[in-house]
Amino acid sequence: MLVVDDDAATAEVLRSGVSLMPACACEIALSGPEGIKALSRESFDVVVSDVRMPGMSGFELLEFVRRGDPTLPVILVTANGEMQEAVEAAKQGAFDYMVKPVDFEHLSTTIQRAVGERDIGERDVVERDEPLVTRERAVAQRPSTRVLLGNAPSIVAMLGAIERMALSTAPVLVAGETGTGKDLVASLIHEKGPRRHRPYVAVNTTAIPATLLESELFGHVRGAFTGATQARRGLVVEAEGGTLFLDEIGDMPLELQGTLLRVIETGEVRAVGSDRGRRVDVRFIAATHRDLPSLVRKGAFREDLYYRLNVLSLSVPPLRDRRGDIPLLASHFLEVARSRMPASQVSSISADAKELLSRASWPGNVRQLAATIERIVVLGRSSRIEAADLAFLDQAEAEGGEWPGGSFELCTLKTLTERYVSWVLAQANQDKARAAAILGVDISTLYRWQRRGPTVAGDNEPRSVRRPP
Ligand SMILES: Nc1ncnc2c1ncn2[C@@H]1O[C@H](COP(=O)(O)OP(=O)(O)OP(=O)(O)O)[C@@H](O)[C@H]1O
Repeated sequence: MLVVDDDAATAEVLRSGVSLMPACACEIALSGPEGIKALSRESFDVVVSDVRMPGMSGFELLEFVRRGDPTLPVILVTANGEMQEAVEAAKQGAFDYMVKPVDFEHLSTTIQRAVGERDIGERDVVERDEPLVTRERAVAQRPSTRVLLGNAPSIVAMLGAIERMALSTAPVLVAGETGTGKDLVASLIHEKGPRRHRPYVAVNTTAIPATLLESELFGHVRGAFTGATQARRGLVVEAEGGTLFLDEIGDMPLELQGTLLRVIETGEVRAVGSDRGRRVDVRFIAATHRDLPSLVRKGAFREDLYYRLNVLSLSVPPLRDRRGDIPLLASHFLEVARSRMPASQVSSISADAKELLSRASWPGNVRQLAATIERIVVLGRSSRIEAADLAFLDQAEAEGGEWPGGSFELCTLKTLTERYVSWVLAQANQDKARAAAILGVDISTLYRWQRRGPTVAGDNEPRSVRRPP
C-alpha cells in the first residue's frame, strides 16, 4: 500500500494502523510527486492519499493514477469532510473517501475490499486473454491490466518503444514468432496512449474466410451480396476513435491489401455495396510472424502497404533469446493458473524445474510456456513443480549443446554440411521452414539438399546457394 500525506506524523499513524493488517507492507510518500515517483518505481495494490497537499492535491494524484492504471484503487482521506468533496471523489473514480481521524477498522476493511475487487477485475482480464474464439475478434470494453513482463534488455527497450509509440497515431508493424506476445504489445500500445478509453478491436485475418473478410472489415450494405440481409458496420468502424489490430497481416489476400491501403491513406472506409465513403479515425497496428520483405519480393504482399504499415516497427524476440526471463514468466503464469483454479495443489516451482524451463527450446514461445504451466497446475498432484514433471519438454541443445557431427574425423565440406543440416532439422523438430531460417537458406534449397545433398562453396553448381552454410 502507498500512503501519500504531506504531514509525516499522520502518514506514520496511517502506516502503523494498516501494518496491523496481516501481510500488508506500506510505503510513505510525503507529496503527490513523491507518490508518483513511488508508483513508477514499484507496483502497489492500493493507494491511500490525503486530499489537501501543497503542490499537488489528492485529486490530482487520483487523476494521475486513473490515467495510468484505472484498476488501482485510491482511497482519499481528508481533514474536513465536505459533501461536495465526497461527491467529487466518487465522480473521479476514488474507491472511497474518508474523514480524519480515520477509523482503522473501517480503513482496513475498505482496503481489503478494494484489493479483493481488483483481483476479481484482473481475473476477468486474464480470461479475456484466452485464445479468441471463432472469428478471433475481441472488443475491449474497458482498459485492461495486461502486463508485459521481462527484464531482458530487448524487452526493456521494447517497453520504452511501446510508451513512445503509444503517443503517436502512425501505423505500427509488430513482427515476431508465434506466441511471442505480439497481440499483447499491440494492446499495450493502445492502452498506454490517449485512445485507451476507445475500443481495441483485434482481428485475425486468417481466422475469417477470405470471402467474408472484406465485409467483416469494411462492412456492407443490406443486399450487397446473397445473404446480406442486414447492413454491417465492419470492424474498422467499430474501432472508431481506437485501435484496429490486424493479426497475421502477411496472410491477407492481395485484393484486400489494396482496399486496406486506401483506408489507411484516405482515412475513409467504404462498405461493400456502398458508393459513399465514411470518415474514420482509427489507428492501425498490424502483426505478422512471416517475413514481409520476402513476401513483398515474391509479390505476395503489396510493397506500398508494407511501407505504409511499417512507419513504426517492433520486433518481439523469441523466448529462447531471453532465457533469463523464463523463471519470472513461469512464476507469473503459475499465479495466473492458480487464480483460475484455486483448488490446485501446485503452488511453487523447484529450482531444478526452473533450470529445465530455462533451457527448453519453446518453439511456441511465451504462449507455450503459459500452457505448459497451466497444464501442470490443472493435472499436478504435488505442491511443487519438479524437473520430472517437465521431462516432455524439448531441450534446446543448440545452445551449449554438443556438436552432433560425431568425432571430428577429417571429412569433406559436403559431408560436414550434410551432418549439420540434418542436425539443424532435428533441432527444429523436422520443421523445414524453421530449419531453413536457421540455416539462412530458402526452403526450396533445403528441399533440394535433402534430395541431392547440399551444394557447398566451390561446387560447380553456383547460384543455387544463397548463402554458403
Ligand atoms: N512478456 C510477457 N509477459 C507476460 N505475458 C506474456 C508476455 N508475452 C506474451 N505473454 C502472454 O502469452 C500469450 C501469447 O501472447 P500473444 O497472444 O500476444 O502472442 P502473439 O505473438 O500475438 O501470438 P500469435 O502469433 O499466435 O498471434 C498471451 O497470453 C500473452 O498475454
